[in-house]
Amino acid sequence: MEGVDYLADERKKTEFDVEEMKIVWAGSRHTFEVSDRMAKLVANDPVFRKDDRVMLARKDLFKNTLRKATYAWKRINELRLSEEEASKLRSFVDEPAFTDLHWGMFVPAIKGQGTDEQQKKWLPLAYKMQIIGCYAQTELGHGSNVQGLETTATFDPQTDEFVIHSPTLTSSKWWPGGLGKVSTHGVVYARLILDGQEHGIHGFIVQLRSLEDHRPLPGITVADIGMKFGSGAYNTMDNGLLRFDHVRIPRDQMLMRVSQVTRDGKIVQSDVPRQLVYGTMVYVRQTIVQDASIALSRAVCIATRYSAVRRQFGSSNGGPETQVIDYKTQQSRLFPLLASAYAFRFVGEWLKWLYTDVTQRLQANDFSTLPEAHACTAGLKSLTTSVTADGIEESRKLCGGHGYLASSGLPELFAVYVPACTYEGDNTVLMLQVARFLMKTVSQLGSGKPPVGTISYMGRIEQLMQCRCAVKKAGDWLNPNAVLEAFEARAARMSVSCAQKLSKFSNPEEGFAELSADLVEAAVAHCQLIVVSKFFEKLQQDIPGKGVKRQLEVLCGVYSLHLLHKHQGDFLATSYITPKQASLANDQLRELYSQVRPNAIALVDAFNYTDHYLGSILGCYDGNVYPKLYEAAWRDPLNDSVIPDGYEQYIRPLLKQQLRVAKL
Ligand SMILES: CCCCCCCCCCCCCCCCCC(=O)SCCNC(=O)CCNC(=O)[C@H](O)C(C)(C)COP(=O)(O)OP(=O)(O)OC[C@H]1O[C@@H](n2cnc3c(N)ncnc32)[C@H](O)[C@@H]1OP(=O)(O)O
Ligand SMILES: Cc1cc2nc3c(=O)[nH]c(=O)nc-3n(C[C@H](O)[C@H](O)[C@H](O)COP(=O)(O)OP(=O)(O)OC[C@H]3O[C@@H](n4cnc5c(N)ncnc54)[C@H](O)[C@@H]3O)c2cc1C
Repeated sequence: MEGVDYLADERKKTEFDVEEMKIVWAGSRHTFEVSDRMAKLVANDPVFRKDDRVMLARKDLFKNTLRKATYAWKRINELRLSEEEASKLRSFVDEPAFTDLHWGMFVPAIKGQGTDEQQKKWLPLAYKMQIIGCYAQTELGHGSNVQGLETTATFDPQTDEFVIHSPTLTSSKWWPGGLGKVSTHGVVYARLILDGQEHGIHGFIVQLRSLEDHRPLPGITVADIGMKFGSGAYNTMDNGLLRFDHVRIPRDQMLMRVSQVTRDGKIVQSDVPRQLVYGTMVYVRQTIVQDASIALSRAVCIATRYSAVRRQFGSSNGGPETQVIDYKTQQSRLFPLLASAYAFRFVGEWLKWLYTDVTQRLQANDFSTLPEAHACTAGLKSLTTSVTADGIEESRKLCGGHGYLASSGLPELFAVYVPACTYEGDNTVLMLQVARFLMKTVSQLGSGKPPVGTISYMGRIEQLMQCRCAVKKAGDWLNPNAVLEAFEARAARMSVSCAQKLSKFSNPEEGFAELSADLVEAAVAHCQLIVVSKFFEKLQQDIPGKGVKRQLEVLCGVYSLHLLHKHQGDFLATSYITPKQASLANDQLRELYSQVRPNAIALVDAFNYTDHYLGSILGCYDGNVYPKLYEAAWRDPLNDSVIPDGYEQYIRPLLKQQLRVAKL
């Protein structure tokens, strides 16, 4: 029935102020208001319809994305939206497009690596979208190994130009989003060659297509790399290939904040560390952590609402069957994901602060926090995207058979999201970067330079190597200090154990390669500690609203204790807890699930997602799932006719033939 809220009974059980939780989730009242306004603007505009996306063939899909992106830009200008509003609007359009790379990587690369003069020249054009840019780093032969890129940029002192060239097939740029069909320009990463000498990888602004007729400029070969995983999904994006045949660009199109090439072809290093060439990746990785909480919360919102609607078994005396959300197994799979969505939200908020802080320091020539910022962004990107990708798939399973329908929204969400485990750095490669940072930290302990920031716990290494867990009853696991010490001791002991094993190798690089699987586990333990500790820090803030803080405490408990349960092998093997204490943690976790249960629907309502953004019949706000599923089935093009196309050609002859066989 129209207008009936099938989840109303669930919403009546809520024990906290949902409106205040919406503010906590959004980060501030201001952010909430902007998000709410932009989400509704998109949801109420038929141009942004997306329920037909999975049915479209590639060319139609791509044209549809161009239409939406151009229309979004028109609305942004007509409504004179601020940068914040425009970015929210684009995210609620919810369709990967060339604009993601233009605003998300091309512009930040120029801002981070361009000189003031270069920024003055290129940014106004990019801001007005008079040029459209991509980030062309990865090649057919190399993605993770950036130093292995083969594209060359050779300086020609005669003409004061760089010659950009693709010397081999494997040096073809491969993957850049927006490159395939749209971008007019790219920040292209290439090996700098001056007077026959190599000087490492640098970024260059290269025009790719004519601004008059969009044709590739002379010497440039460019195309789309083809269909990707899933229907709809990331196929709205024109990931591209690109080859250069001795393409000439002026010298001042090398991004020169980190190093400059002079008129006579000499390289001059500025005070800025070389690693800043990788700066755009640090920026994007922190935005990916923020996006992880969004993608995971969408999946969890769908699975939670549907789990409250869906009933299976357990009817007594003809009464209703059990809501599947009441099964403890369903809760033990769903509620940790719900808690993870909140945990990632808060760690993302903190990481944004860390990034802003490091950027300000860099501007003041203080580079001291760059290694930690790199380790945190790399590690948290890796951790949160892995959990989110797995969490979306788990949410699909939590919805049973209907989760497999495209109209559940989950298959497409998974297909769009899963490359996040690969792009912006393969998750294992990034965890190995964290491991390097940890091993360096351990090797410097006792050198008189106390570790700071997220690694400061290593400063208490002696205590952390010896302490034992003091938990005696399940409720003791609610004490933040008990939980924090457990995660610190586990992370510290795993790092020290790796460092001790490493020290036995005469060649440290050989040792690092041999022990890399253990090193990744130590890095994961360190990153989980960061997430847990940032959740506790959040709880120390003043959080208004009836029952809001209490709910967050419960979620923080679920987040940390489910990790403790899942990784109890680590905690036991490092001898910090006993099997009895592990079992008590699990008892407490079950108790916490019971506390989440009455609030589960309200906790996902607090995400404030419109039905348009969720794009899921199973997750719709009113829970009226079955009639909507039934109606959606009839909208499938296959149901346009009762007798399918192909009946005369294939089915009828088949049936006739079977008839003859039967007669024999
Ligand atoms: C249902 C619909 C839903 C709709 C949703 C709609 C929205 C969806 C849209 C999503 C859009 C997302 C777009 C995605 C774009 C992806 C773009 C890319 O992938 S772009 C391509 C991304 N590509 C990648 O990510 C490539 C990954 N590979 C790499 O980053 C590097 O090659 C490496 C780090 C692995 C090795 O580096 P290498 O130099 O070979 O070797 P070393 O290890 O020896 O390191 C040397 C020193 O440098 C230090 N350091 C390193 N990095 C950094 C840093 N960033 N900073 C600072 N420092 C850093 C390091 O610590 C060390 O220091 P020290 O010890 O000497 O003190
Ligand atoms: C959807 C999508 C969009 C993208 N957009 C862009 C873009 O806009 N611009 C751009 O430049 N690039 C883009 N990329 C490319 C992306 O950044 C790379 O694919 C990514 O960095 C991984 O590199 P790779 O493909 O070389 O993986 P590989 O390094 O070849 O990884 C293959 C396997 O080897 C393992 N491995 C590699 N090195 C090591 C090691 N040292 N130790 C242990 N294991 C290792 C990995 O863990 C992985 O299992 C995009 C990719 C995708 C999928």
